[in-house]
Amino acid sequence: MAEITLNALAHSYSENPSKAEDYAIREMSHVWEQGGAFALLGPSGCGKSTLLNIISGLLEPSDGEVLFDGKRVNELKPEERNIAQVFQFPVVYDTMTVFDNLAFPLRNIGVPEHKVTSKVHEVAEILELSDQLKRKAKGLSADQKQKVSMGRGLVRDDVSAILFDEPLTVIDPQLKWKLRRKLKQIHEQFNITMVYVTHDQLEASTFADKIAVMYNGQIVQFGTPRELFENPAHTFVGYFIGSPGMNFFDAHLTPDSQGNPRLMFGDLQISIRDDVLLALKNMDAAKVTLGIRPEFVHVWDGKNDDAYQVEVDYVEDLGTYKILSFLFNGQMMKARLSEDQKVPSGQVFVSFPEQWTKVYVNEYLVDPNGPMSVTVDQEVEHAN
Ligand SMILES: Nc1ncnc2c1ncn2[C@@H]1O[C@H](COP(=O)(O)OP(=O)(O)OP(=O)(O)O)[C@@H](O)[C@H]1O
Repeated sequence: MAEITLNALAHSYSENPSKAEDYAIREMSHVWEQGGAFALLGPSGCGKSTLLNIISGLLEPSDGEVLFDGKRVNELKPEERNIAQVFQFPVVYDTMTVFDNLAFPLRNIGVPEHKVTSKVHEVAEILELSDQLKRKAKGLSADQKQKVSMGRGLVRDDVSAILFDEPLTVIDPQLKWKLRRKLKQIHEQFNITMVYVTHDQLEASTFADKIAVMYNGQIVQFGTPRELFENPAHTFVGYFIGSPGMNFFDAHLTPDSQGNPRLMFGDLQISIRDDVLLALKNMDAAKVTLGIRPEFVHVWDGKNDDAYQVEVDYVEDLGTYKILSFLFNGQMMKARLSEDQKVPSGQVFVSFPEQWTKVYVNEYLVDPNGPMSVTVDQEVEHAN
């Protein structure tokens, strides 16, 4: 088991990088704590595989260091790093039996045969491969082959970490859910540092305790699924996490008649927390982006003096909940309605609770309390 530290790490595939866009990984410093279950989440091309390959040693970074338990490993080959890696597509030896495939990493390092046998049976049991052990890998389905591939990553309990690069891509949707649960269970059982790369937010949040969201070669937030949902540190996190993602609209600061700052969206004043308003004033930011999740937009049943009157565009029924799309000062926004909530039509009243109205400057969250998320319970206490 190991703690993995990335120290001022950067990577460019071009020989003479000159600008930020030339880097697949822009300079980052980051720690994956020992024994954690982490996900590296981001869209295609954001640099996830590049980062994983740098950690495993398949790729040498242009700048910076990778440390395992505080020791620099840049110069170590993949096999010297004691890392297991499971790729998107199965890596199995077709001519070997499932048993021999699973036994391979153990026999390779000279584990006594009786231990090989018990470990292979243990892992096969977890992955429900016990009745396939005598079969040649060649005849297996893609699902089963990937399970063998995962099993080969899991047999060695002496590894520093297991890296998974979109391992469930080839797996049947029904099995995916089951295998994700299994991986979680295996993590709890063996307590090995696991890093799981995916572009699927559901996969990331069911597997990981903490998720690193990657965007344009940078980790823009590292937090629990709840922190990413409640307090997105970057507009990309607000947009990428959640279904649908966060509503955004541009606002600007202007002084009122007494010279106090007000935040305006067109000619409408938007109420935000005093400490955020103060931080914003001190930043002297000309352009401000406001974000609120559809789940936190308050839709009132009737007229309300504190709410804005908006126009309903359409309501989408998604079974257990509905998504209301409405026009707010000319901008399309969404609100999530619970199953039992009245479905509005025509005009409706909405408000944006201060604690859930997030303020971004240059795409990053203005957070006077630092990087910690403010949880629902704390907010309720705070409001009382
Ligand atoms: N061998 C390479 N040579 C040049 N550029 C590369 C190479 N591999 C990746 N890139 C570029 O580096 C950037 C990051 O790619 P990377 O594969 O790490 O992203 P990713 O998030 O893993 O994407 P995906 O989910 O599609 O695999 C992309 O712009 C990609 O085109």
